[in-house]
Amino acid sequence: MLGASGDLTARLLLPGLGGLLAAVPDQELLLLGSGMDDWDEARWRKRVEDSFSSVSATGPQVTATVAGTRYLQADVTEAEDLRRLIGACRGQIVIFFALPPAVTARACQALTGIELPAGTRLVLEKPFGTDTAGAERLNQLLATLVPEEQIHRIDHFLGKSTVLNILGLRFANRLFEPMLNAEHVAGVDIVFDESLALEGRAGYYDSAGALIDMVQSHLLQVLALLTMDAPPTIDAREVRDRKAQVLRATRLWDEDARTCTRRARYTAGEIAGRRLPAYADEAGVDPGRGTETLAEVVLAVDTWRWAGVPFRLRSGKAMSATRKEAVITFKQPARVPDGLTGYDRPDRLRIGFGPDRLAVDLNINGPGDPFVIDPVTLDADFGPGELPAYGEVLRGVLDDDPLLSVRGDTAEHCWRIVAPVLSAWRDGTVPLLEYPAGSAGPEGSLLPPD
Ligand SMILES: O=P(O)(O)OC[C@H]1O[C@@H](O)[C@H](O)[C@@H](O)[C@@H]1O
Repeated sequence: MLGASGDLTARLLLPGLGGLLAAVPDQELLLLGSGMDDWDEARWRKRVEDSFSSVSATGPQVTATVAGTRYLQADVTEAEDLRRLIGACRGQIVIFFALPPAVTARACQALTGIELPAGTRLVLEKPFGTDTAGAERLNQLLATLVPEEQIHRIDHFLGKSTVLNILGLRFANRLFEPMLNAEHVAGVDIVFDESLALEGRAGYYDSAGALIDMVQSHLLQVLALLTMDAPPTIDAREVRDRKAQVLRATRLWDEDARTCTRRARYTAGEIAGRRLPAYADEAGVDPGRGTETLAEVVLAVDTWRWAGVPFRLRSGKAMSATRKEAVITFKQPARVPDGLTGYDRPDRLRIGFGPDRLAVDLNINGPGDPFVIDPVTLDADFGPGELPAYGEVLRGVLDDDPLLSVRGDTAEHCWRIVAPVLSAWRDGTVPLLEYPAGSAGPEGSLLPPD
């Protein structure tokens, strides 16, 4: 694990790994942590132990991994150090780059001089590159190291249980799949509004912003699963081919970014009794950079199935209410018979990403007057998946199955889709709006009211 002393390792990777080891007890591994910091083994072991405990991971494999883990101080951009690390591994090697994109690229460059043992897997965190050209360069470099199937570009949303459930919902029900096309769907909203704010992550977030942090990565993966054609099997190649196909056809709704994108950042405010400073005043933020904490983008998927249907993607931090869902809004019925009153909302299919939820908004003749329409919601709350999202994607890595990883061409498509937005935002064509922390975002929205 390169970048062992970093924040990402403690916050996501180790808890994900702990959850996996607890749920899959025959998963034996030697965990080697490596970083620039002069840590001793005890300090690293404590970090592993604390992270495992934070998700209540217990069991023989958890105990054995904590006991056997080692820490090696290294500069992972130096071939000599990497050779030493690889020499300390045994069995199948998985190299996890929990590093900023620029350092990852340098570490990969350093790996080119080393013969990697057959089957070595490389695991890269998001963001994969920093723009289309950077992602292409990184892909070319990685291709010189190991075959594509052994490269796991992590997007932990692909391990979320309701995201995975999109496959079952779409392809194991006669009820929905024939309806999911431009003939019947008026629009699709993919929303991830959080009440969490910066939470001390300026080092990473201030150079990413909401568009790269959430839309370019997670929300486009959700869009791909919602729009792709049915694969014949749930095999990595089949599924990833179909995701790439729709993402290749995805573009900004309008050439003018002013009409189909919005960006904003939060000012000081309060969320559930917690006072928050303005984003621009948060420690480590460069206010002149104009990083957005809320992004809205309308996209088109130019395929026969989806032509003309707007896909509205939005993510905001420090929002008053958490809203994490994909909502498919169907067109109105061809005609509601005269005399049947009260119809005022179309049918909707809602897929919640936290809490996990599946709901259908319908119109029925409810209680009372039988000729007045009443809205109802059929709600299926289901328990969390067997593993937390990160654990699920790590299981794929350790099982050598890239199904839940982002393929190289797909990573490039995702950058290409947001490229016109990034350039319009960077040159100031689209104004940076403001909203108080703890509000519902800036006035107006490209999304319809919920
Ligand atoms: O809800 P989850 O699984 O924590 O995912 C949301 C998080 O996903 C991360 O990838 C983003 O960097 C965070 O900004 C975001 O909060």
